[in-house]
Amino acid sequence: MTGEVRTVFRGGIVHCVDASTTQLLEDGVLGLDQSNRIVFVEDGSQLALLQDRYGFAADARTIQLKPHQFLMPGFIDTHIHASQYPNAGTGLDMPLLQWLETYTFPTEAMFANPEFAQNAYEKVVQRTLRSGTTACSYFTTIHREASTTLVETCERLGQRAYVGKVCMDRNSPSTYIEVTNESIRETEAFVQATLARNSELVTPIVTPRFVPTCSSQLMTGLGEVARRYNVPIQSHVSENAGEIEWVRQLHPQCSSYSDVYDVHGLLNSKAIMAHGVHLSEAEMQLLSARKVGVSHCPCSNYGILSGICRVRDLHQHNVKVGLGTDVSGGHSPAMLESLRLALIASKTVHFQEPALAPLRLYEGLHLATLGGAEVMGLQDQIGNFAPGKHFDALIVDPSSIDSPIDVFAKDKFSDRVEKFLFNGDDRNIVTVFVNGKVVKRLASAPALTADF
Ligand SMILES: Nc1nc2[nH]cnc2c(=O)[nH]1
Ligand SMILES: [Zn+2]
Repeated sequence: MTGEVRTVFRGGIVHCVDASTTQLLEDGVLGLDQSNRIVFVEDGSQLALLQDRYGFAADARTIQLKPHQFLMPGFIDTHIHASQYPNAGTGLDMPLLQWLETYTFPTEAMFANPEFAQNAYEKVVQRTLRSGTTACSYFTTIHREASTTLVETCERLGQRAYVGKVCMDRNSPSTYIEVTNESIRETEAFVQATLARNSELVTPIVTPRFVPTCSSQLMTGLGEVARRYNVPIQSHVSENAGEIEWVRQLHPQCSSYSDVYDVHGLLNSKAIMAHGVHLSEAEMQLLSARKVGVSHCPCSNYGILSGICRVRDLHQHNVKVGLGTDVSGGHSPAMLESLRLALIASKTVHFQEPALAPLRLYEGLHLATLGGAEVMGLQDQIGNFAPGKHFDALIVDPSSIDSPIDVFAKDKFSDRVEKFLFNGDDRNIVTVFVNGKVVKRLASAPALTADF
């Protein structure tokens, strides 16, 4: 239920109504109630009618966007390793298993140091907010204390997040490994403590790293923790050929990589599985039956030589798909880069399999917003501007100071939106809202009243 309208934005509006419908309003109005829930999105010409229909508060404020500016939902990054941000843009010269040992595990081990963790987590949350990511599903490291630092950082800086303490008890370096029971106990303690904060923004997520580093006993224990506290689960699946072969050797009795998670009780409607590059027909059917969401991470799939996820095929199997940056397998913390590479990746798939049509631009936008919300199970809360949802949003200005985009007189509203999605960057994201509060703002943002 929404209440009386307290705030009205007027200007361009773009958001995905569903997987195949995008609403583009060159002169739109969006109303928020006193708790910053969305009440309506309509054409600006309807304003007087809306005032009658919804009853605006006597002190309702109208915020007029500048010419060319538009509102869109914030990006949702369904898979990012906050602890790998110090490595972002480096070390993309080897495939997954070597890359983990050479670059990733040594850096993650450094999060035993609280100051290192504090500095890295401050930077990754600031950077992702700056690039328009209003919600993230984060992996941290095996360290509970540092994981709690990320929880605090997201709350303080105002980002919506799932935060997962990483679990790994086998096939890991001696300096970066846990004892099975300790890993389960620490996860339970982290989940309890994070839930006890009653945070509006942060939720704990149970995080077995991937099958090769998690024993059967650990996976089973983590599945039980997730069920006991009704919290989500995240991991990696069928990312890379060498990894898949290793999983087959570790679990010869299982019919597939996905089946390993299934027999350990880790596949359900709250599970997010990253990559799914090499899923078989049977695995796609299993993920669909269990209502598991897949996080497509194209930057990473190219970067560490994994292959290309067949998103259209997943959709045809009714599997939910969102986008992830997978920093630092993915080089960029910006979801705009993931969106662009998702479009390119879908064209590469199409070259190989002409029956799988490339993703259209607005399907890419759907993956980066509403699709991500579905994968995180937050489709009733965020992802578009449907009435009742939280206002997690961006004001985008294609003509901002230092804009990397040139706008021409011939450009329609839809052209300006497309130019931002293909050629825009942080310089165009002039205001970022999470839960109706301003969490980032550039000089060319429209004037807002003090209580935002
Ligand atoms: N891309 C990626 N895949 C993984 N599989 C297990 N750990 C990782 C990781 O850190 N990154
Ligand atoms: Zn990952």
